[in-house]
Order: sequence, then structure tokens, then C-alpha cells
Amino acid sequence: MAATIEIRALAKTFGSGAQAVHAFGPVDLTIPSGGFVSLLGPSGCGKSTLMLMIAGLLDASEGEVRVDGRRVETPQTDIGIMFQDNTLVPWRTVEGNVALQLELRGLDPAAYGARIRELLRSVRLEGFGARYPHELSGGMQQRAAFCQALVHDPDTLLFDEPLGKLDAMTREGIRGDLQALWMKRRPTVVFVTHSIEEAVQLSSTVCVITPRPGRIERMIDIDLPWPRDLEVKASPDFTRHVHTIQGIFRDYGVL
Ligand SMILES: Nc1ncnc2c1ncn2[C@@H]1O[C@H](COP(=O)(O)OP(=O)(O)OP(=O)(O)O)[C@@H](O)[C@H]1O
Repeated sequence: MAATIEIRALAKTFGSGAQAVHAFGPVDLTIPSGGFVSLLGPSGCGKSTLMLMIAGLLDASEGEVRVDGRRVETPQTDIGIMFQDNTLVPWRTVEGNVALQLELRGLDPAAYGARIRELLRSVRLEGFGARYPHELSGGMQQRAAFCQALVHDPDTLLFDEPLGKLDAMTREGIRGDLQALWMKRRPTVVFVTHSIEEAVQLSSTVCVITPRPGRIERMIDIDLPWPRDLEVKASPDFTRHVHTIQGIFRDYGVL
């Protein structure tokens, strides 16, 4: 069963006194087991700050995060994380990079050979396992980074704008890969994006965040059928959700 993430009265202020920056919160939010929740908000509203607190990589100023009831106080090693800038190291092959995530967790990569190959195949990277990152396109590198995030079979995935630097066509392709992986394994996913369409396409719930200090403006359940392919994206219901969210950001003056 994938993890449930509970966020209670969570807030973050960087620095103190006159230099203090109230970055985020206070926010209450429950991310259900197996949900795909997108955090959608303007630049600087605290999305990355929230992700780091969920991952246990940044202390909260107030409040708490609980994963399956356990309070997050140290870096979480059983989750998968992927950021905008991928974490591939240049001196290892694609397979070696994926294996590195296992080694860092004290797992034996030799036991995971079949799994690594299956993952690479699922994101259309079969045949590229022995290549080095510089031999891959930007999109292929991000797909390899997906495999890194997934190889230890985490039941929670944190994605912080993983597709942000990719061109539109590659982005669409990887969205499809990500959606297929989520539908198959149903991990709990928290996904940061600036793209309203991306959030509506991928999410079971879109969490709309206000400008800094980020608070939750609205939770919007996306009741569209899966998989959300190009046909679904052309549907009136899809457009309706996109318009609703655009309206919220227009009211805040960020669109
Ligand atoms: N280590 C830090 N020290 C001081 N201020 C910080 C620090 N990290 C973030 N901030 C501030 O906190 C606010 C929220 O930053 P954060 O990176 O979480 O926003 P974001 O919503 O992820 O932005 P973007 O969409 O542009 O990536 C910003 O005003 C930022 O300047």
C-alpha cells in the first residue's frame, strides 16, 4: 500500500528579523495513498520548499509532515526523488547511474539487473544502458533519471518540475511514460509543475497554491478518464478544468 502523506500546520520562514522570508504556509494537506497530487503555483510560492520538507531534507519552522503516521525528522531514503536538473553522474553509464541509487541505499545492484533493464525498457531506453549521459539527449537523460527515482520501488515519489527543461514534444512523450508507470504501480506522487495543462493531464488532484507565502487556494479533483491521452486533452471537461485554474491565477494577477 502506497504511503499517505499528512501535512499539518506546516510553515517555513528562512532567516530571522528584518531579513526573514516567510516562504510557505501554514498549510494543511493530505496526500492520499496512490494519489497523484500536483502542486501548481507561481514562481517563488514555496513549492520546492514544501517538497524538501516532505523529503526530510529541510526542517519546518512550524508544523509537521507525517508519512503513514510517522513524523518526518530525517532524510527519507525509501522515497524516489527527481528534480529539474537530473542527478546523473557523467562518469557512469546509464545502468551504472541507476545502480548508484541502489548502492547509496546499501542494496546490492547485482540483484536488480532484470529490474533495471525492465525499467529502461518501460521508458524506451533499451539498448542505451551502456551509454554515458553525454551520449543521450536531454529527454533521454530525464528518462534515465526516472529510472533512478524508481529503481528501489519506492511507494512515494516526489517530482520537482522534472520536465521543466524539456521541449514540448519530449515533454508530452515523458508525461505519457510517467502516467503509464503511475497507472501500473500506483505509488503516491507529489508533482510540482508550472504548467496548468500538465497538472490537469497527470493529476488525480491539483493543489492550487497562492503567491508567496504559499497557501492552498483550492484542491481540484480531476475526474477525467485514464489514460489522459491527446483525445482526453481535447475534451470540453479538460478545457473546463484548465479555465478554472487560469481564472484563479488571473485573480491573483499572476496570469
Ligand atoms: N535557502 C533559502 N534561503 C532563503 N530563502 C529561500 C531559500 N530557499 C528558498 N527561499 C525563498 O523562499 C521562497 C520560496 O522558494 P521556493 O524555491 O520554494 O519556491 P518555488 O515555488 O519552488 O519557486 P519556483 O517555481 O520558481 O521554483 C522564495 O522567495 C525564495 O527566495
